[in-house]
Amino acid sequence: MTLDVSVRHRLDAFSLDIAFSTDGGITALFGRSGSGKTSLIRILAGLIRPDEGYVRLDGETILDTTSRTVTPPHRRRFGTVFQEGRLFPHLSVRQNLLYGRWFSKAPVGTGDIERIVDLLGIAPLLARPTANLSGGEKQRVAIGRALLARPRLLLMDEPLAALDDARKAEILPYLKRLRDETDIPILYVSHSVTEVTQLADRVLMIENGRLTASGTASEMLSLPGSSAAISRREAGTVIEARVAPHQPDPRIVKVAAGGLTFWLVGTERLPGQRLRLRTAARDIMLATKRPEGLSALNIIEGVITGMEPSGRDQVDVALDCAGTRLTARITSVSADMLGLAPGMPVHAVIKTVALDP
Ligand SMILES: Nc1ncnc2c1ncn2[C@@H]1O[C@H](COP(=O)(O)OP(=O)(O)OP(=O)(O)O)[C@@H](O)[C@H]1O
Repeated sequence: MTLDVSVRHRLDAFSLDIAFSTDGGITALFGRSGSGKTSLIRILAGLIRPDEGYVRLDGETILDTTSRTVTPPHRRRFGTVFQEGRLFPHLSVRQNLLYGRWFSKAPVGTGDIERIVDLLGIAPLLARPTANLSGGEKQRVAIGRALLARPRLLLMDEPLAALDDARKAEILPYLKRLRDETDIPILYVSHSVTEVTQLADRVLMIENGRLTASGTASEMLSLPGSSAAISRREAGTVIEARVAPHQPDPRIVKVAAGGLTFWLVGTERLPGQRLRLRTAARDIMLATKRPEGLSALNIIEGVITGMEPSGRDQVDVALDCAGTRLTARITSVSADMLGLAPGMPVHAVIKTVALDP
């Protein structure tokens, strides 16, 4: 699948001017509130007609303002899932799911329904009225309904934004299954670093109606140089890792990233399983000698490659740890006290519980 988009559109004082191509997997549209992500999704869904531009899917023109080609929304076969599930409150879960099927050109068999119900873990909910489902359950049903319409492309606009952290954590594994077990390409709008780290194959950074950068999650969400849309608290590093084949202690999980070993908690432990770890720069300490008698399990050797002032009296210290980049944010006082400088070997200390899988 290849989606080619080039659109320009003015909304009063705001102007959107974005071009990108993407193929398959989950492409995250990441940016601050008001950067234009929803407007772009609405253009793709056919809810807004842009002033100029085109949208092509696998070479098929969905929209082209030059030739005045406009495929109406229901003929695009683009599924949509919004922040709030927009289910029909008077229908049961099963009826809501089957409603999606009516819009499918290709017949949907019982097997498809079972597969989607299983994928999203909604079998126990089928007979329930939608009115008293939890927010997380509603979103899973909304995703199921969108999938049953057999979309060629799924547009998801902050599907987890209205949920609390516990509900978000409950849905993320289902979204990963959706990515890994179906071949439906997904455009996923979010300003959550956690969601984008966990889900995105590719990230498009949107600022003020423009595409400012694009790349892998680890390229786009890691210091130095990650987007201004990432809060200071969250700024850090995304590391690609795999669960190690042998696990010496059932209480923690050993993962390998490049030549490094990390220990973490609270994740599945299928040997060889790929993971993305995220560590905030503010959660990394530096030591000039290997520390002893410390509870932190992750003590990583590295060499300082750069130092950038960051905020008031703080420094972002970039490290090369056997080819893996890490950034630690420390006070200028600590940097002076330890005499830190580029080229110096140091030990990065990361608490096990501060490493998000
Ligand atoms: N119909 C409209 N008329 C005028 N301005 C609009 C209209 N719709 C959106 N805007 C403006 O366009 C800009 C982009 O809005 P949009 O909803 O696309 O951003 P967003 O990145 O999705 O934000 P959020 O994350 O808060 O949903 C905002 O400044 C918004 O006020």
